[in-house]
Amino acid sequence: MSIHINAKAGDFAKTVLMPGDPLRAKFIAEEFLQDAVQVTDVRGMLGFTGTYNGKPVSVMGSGMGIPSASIYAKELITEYGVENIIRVGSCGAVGKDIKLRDVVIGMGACTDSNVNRMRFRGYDFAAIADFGLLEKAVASGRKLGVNLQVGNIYSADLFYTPEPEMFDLMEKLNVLGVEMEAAGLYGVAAEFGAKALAICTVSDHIRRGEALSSEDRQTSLREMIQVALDSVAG
Ligand SMILES: O=P(O)(O)O[C@H]1O[C@H](CO)[C@@H](O)[C@H]1O
Ligand SMILES: O=c1cc[nH]c(=O)[nH]1
Repeated sequence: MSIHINAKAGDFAKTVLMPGDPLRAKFIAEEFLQDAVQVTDVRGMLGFTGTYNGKPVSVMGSGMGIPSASIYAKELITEYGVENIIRVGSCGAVGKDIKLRDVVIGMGACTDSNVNRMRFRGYDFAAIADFGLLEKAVASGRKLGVNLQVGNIYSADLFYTPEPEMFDLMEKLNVLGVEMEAAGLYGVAAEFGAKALAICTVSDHIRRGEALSSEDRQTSLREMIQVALDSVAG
């Protein structure tokens, strides 16, 4: 057991899919994994391990925001020997060419969080995805015919931002999606020697005021989950 996870040693697979929402973790375990068993429930942050195409895979919620996600990612890596963490999240978008339901893969993650500067003596650490995981996810998305966008994303500390003018800059600099965990996850992976990737479904378009219904959200998240699972155990 670790401080925030009450699974036993060996309960987690080497690869963990990590949505923000613990109930999305449950949905993935029930709908996509075979023989899934719940392995942790501290604070309701549910985690499960099962198989996909006969290969062991785990899924666990991260909670919202870099501080929460960093705790779980760090403990999974250092206490449970997890090697690959793939965030399967939702994000907002600002770009004209991005549509609801597009699947955005975060090759890099900008942030207003200070966590990676804390790790890097105040300098700018480039928070990037593991190239091998990225390559496999792109290949799996292409094979499935999913509308993929690959590039920079932005991990915000504040969902309700006091700086909406940042959205203009993000559009200008071609930031594809706004979410709240990827830059922290990439920093944790670098610090503790694991591999990480963030994949997000566009759930709302900030400029156009569009948002997926809960039903749409469910269906389009399926595509992203399939991309993630096929890329690690296809
Ligand atoms: O849908 P998830 O994975 O939680 O991701 C996004 O949704 C939450 C905000 O509503 C934040 O965690 C953000 O990153
Ligand atoms: O963090 C998030 C998630 C979805 N949409 C946003 O605008 N931000």
